[in-house]
Amino acid sequence: MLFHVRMDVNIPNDLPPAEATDIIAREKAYSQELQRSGKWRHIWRIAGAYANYSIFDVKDNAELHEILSGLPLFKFMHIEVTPLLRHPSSIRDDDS
Ligand SMILES: O=C(O)CC1=CCC(=O)O1
Repeated sequence: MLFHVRMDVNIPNDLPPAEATDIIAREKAYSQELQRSGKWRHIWRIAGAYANYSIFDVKDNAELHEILSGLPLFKFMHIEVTPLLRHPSSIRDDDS
């Protein structure tokens, strides 16, 4: 199943800088491992915001929830999820 996900990050100003640096590094490693696995298909920065649009390709809602709630930045994020399905007018022969 494909999902469009918007993640807005809001790291509190009073978080110690070393802790913020560590969480951001772990977030990058976590994200890149999932990208290599094919489950995190796209990640795009939203211009002008500490936010991204991502596309996930996962088995079901439960797997998406497990992935998102495992994000090191999860507690500092607002996340919006939109389930996607193939459009009947799409000319692609796959869901790429
Ligand atoms: O910087 C972001 O948009 C938050 C984020 C999600 C995965 C990642 O590497 O950074």
